[in-house]
Amino acid sequence: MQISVSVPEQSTTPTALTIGNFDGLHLGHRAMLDKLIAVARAHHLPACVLTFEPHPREFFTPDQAPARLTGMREKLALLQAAGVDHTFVLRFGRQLAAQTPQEFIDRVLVQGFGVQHLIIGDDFCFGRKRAGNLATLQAAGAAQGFTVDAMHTVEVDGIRVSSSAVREALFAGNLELAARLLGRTYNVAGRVIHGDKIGRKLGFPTANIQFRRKRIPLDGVFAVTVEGLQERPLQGAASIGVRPTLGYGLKPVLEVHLLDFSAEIYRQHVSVNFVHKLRDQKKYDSVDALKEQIARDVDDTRRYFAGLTRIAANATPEDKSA
Ligand SMILES: Cc1cc2nc3c(=O)[nH]c(=O)nc-3n(C[C@H](O)[C@H](O)[C@H](O)COP(=O)(O)O)c2cc1C
Ligand SMILES: Nc1ncnc2c1ncn2[C@@H]1O[C@H](COP(=O)(O)OP(=O)(O)O)[C@@H](O)[C@H]1O
Repeated sequence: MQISVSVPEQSTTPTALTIGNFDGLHLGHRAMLDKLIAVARAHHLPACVLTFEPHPREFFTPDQAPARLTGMREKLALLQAAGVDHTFVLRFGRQLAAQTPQEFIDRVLVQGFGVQHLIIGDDFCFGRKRAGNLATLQAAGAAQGFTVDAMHTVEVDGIRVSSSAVREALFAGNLELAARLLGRTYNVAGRVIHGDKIGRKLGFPTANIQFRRKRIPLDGVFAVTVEGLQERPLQGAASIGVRPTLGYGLKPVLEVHLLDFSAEIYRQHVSVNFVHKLRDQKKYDSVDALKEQIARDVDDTRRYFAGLTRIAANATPEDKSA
């Protein structure tokens, strides 16, 4: 997949295009990308995605913008895996925010992208004061010679799939629902860095994972799987939060104790999949009390994964192939 940080002044090739923030790349986004790619292939056009950085909400109201589900790197990797040919990451600032809907259509969509087929969500708004919408684009498409397809709402268990629905599920500790909305287990990737070396003294060494995002949309203690170290994912008990007992400042830290594992893994790049929430973070009166609790968390993690294995073993062959 090609990545560009600006849109050409004058396009040289016509395109099939979709526009959005794609935070989390959930099932709704994926359905939209499938549609984009089908249209692009059918017309022998490159499948292009236009996305913005920072997220417009981070530009307009930085204090109120929600924590992102996926960082930029993860988002680009997921777009590539979905089969997108070219992603344009456009800087969102005053200049872009000031364009009227018609200016955005003329300069960006028609001149810049040579758009032939446009696919957007049915609630998409754009341009100064968010004045442009699906109807604006459909009228422009009819007059200026491009088709506009609106993506209908995708639902799971009667819930409209959206980045905010995923955020709410994570916040509520319902990792299973978040996974159904995302179409994959929620994960955070990063490098293993040095911590304070207290973990090994407690009897539970914990790999500290550095993530690039300022904020992360979940907090607590989780049963996780970790990819990137061995061929098969490893199981672990993870803690994410500000570690109130040992008290190390305000930035949340992600730490994983890997079950039945002993090796030095500093600097390795890993991906942590949050499978199930065990509990919230707590402040303990003593280091011994924390140590006992971590031992219980490790037991709970084992029990949780053993339960999953039992369910899988009892599943009918049809369930297994699903
Ligand atoms: C499964 C698990 C649960 C944890 N739960 C808490 C908690 O509830 N409260 C807390 O203050 N720290 C908790 N911690 C983090 C420890 O305070 C401590 O930071 C860590 O184990 C050692 O840190 P180090 O890797 O920097 O040496 C937890 C750690 C693990 C592995
Ligand atoms: N079972 C394990 N789970 C996590 N890390 C482990 C494990 N066994 C060994 N390690 C190693 O120990 C380190 C964590 O030990 P710890 O004392 O908590 O140090 P730090 O404070 O630097 O994280 C990990 O980064 C990893 O290199």
